This record gives sequence, structure tokens and C-alpha cells, in this order.
Amino acid sequence: MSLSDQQVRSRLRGVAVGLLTPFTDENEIQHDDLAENARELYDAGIRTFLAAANISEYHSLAENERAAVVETSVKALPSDACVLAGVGGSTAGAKELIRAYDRLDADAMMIMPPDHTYMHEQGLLEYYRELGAVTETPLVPYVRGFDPSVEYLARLTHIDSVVGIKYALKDPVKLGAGIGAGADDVVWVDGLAEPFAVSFWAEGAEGFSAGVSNFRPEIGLELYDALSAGDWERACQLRNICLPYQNFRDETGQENEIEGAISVSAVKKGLELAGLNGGSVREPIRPLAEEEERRAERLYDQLDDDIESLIG
Ligand SMILES: N[C@@H](CC=O)C(=O)O
Repeated sequence: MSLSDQQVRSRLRGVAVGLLTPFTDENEIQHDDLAENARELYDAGIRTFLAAANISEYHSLAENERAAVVETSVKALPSDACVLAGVGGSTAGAKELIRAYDRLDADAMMIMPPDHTYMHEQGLLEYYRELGAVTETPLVPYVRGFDPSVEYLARLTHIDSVVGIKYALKDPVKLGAGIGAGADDVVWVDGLAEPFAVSFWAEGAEGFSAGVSNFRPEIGLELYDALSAGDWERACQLRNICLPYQNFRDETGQENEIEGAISVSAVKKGLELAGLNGGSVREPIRPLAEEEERRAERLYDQLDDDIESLIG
């Protein structure tokens, strides 16, 4: 049975890890590895999971694969875990996926950023209303890749099905304004991982998505405790030890000028180095080059040392 709206809100007040989709070299999904990752992260204390979503390589998964990934995740995790399932695309297609996720008992729908060349704020709000009309399951829209008005953010919070917003714009001032203008019962989640966790928290975010905490969950959990306790100095220390690996994720990689191209491959490498399952990536992402693999290893060692001295 899935969680209530109130329980989902409570889970959004925490660290949300992305369940990356491990692929074989032949591009097949390794469901056992995915399930093992989910259980290990749960045992480490994580309770909020994003399945078939952003860094799960949502866009590289077919519809039936998205449902299969969500099914594996829900089955692998105890019932007090919150699984947010990635949804996107046309209204009709998204509704179909939502119905499939409902049959699988997903706890919430993570609505991916609109994948459209042209759009209108009112049309986008209509999209969320349409999706909300086919399910009792709460929606969490992911705001990324476009620059909406504060008014839009406020209106988004007033859509009945919306219980949380994953905010991933590098604009803490707009976040604070959106929170101030919006409904009180919506939980705002930092969608830009640990580097923005402190500034977004100061503006009113109550949870954050994981970056390096996807493979070293203890950092995210300690950071969340420090933020909850108002211990800014410790929160900044914990945030700072994440930065070298997070900055590496932002790089372009080789023979490419698009920033962040190695981001998912770097997290998959981190999973492998932490003893979890990373696996291969699908196009349009590329695997790390040899030199990047070595650099990831050095950065991971540094992270490991920093965790040892700060967390023990
Ligand atoms: N936290 C993720 C973004 C959200 O899914 C990341 O660091 O890439």
C-alpha cells in the first residue's frame, strides 16, 4: 500500500536519492542490482527514492522499462520508504504512465521538467491539473530548464494534487519568493543536490536531492541533521566536502562542450567505488574516459578521507 499525502510530505523533508538504473554493456537493465542498491541505501537510513526519474536516465527508458524499474524499486523497499516515480511527455502518455505506476503502488509522481520547445506557464499548470485528475497519488513537479515567474511557482503550489516541488534553478532568491507567495502545505525540495542545500534551506526548502549522497548516503543524512538543528557551520563543512566530486560531475568530459555530460557516469562510478552497483550508461550519455575514471577514484578517496574526519 502506498503512503498517504501527509506521509509523502514528511518523506520529502529529508534526503531524496536517485535510484540510478544499472545497465549491462548490452544496454539491458540489471534489476537485481537496482534492487540491491535500493535496499543498501534504505539500510543506511535513506527513506526517499526517485525511481525512473532524472539521474535514473528517465529519457533513455522505454515506457515499459520505466514501469519495470518502478516495480523493482517498490518491491525491493519496505513499506515506509517513499518511492517517487518519474513521469513526463505528452498528457495522454503521462496519464497512462501514472495509471501504470498506481497499479504498482508508487507513493508519488515525480513530474519531469517539460520536454517541449515552446510552452506557456498557464498551459503547464493545466498539464499538472490534467495529470492530477487521473490519480489520487500526489504529484511533485520538477522545476528545471526554464525560468518561470514567481507567480507561476505560487500557482503551482495551489494545484490540489501537488504536495511538493523539486526546485532546480540556480536562483535562491526566486525560491524564497516562490515559497513566500505559495501555499503553506507544499514541501520544497532542493533539486540541485548538496552544493545548494545550505542556501536553499535558508530560503525555506525542507529537503534536498542527493549528489554524492547517492553513493555515500551518510553525508546527506548528516547534512540534513545539521540543517535541521540550525548548525550552519557543520552544514557548510559537510556541503564543502561534497564540492570536489560534485564539481567533477559538472564537467564536459572529452570531445564535448555540453556541461554536466559526465554527471550520471560519475555517480555510477561513485556507486561502484562505494561497493554498490553502477553499471553502464545509455546514449546520449557516454561512459567516463580512462583519465576521468582515474580522477574519479582520486576524488572518491579524498571524499572518503573527508567523511572519516568529519563523520567518522
Ligand atoms: N540530485 C540530482 C538531481 C536530481 O535528480 C543530481 O545531483 O543530479
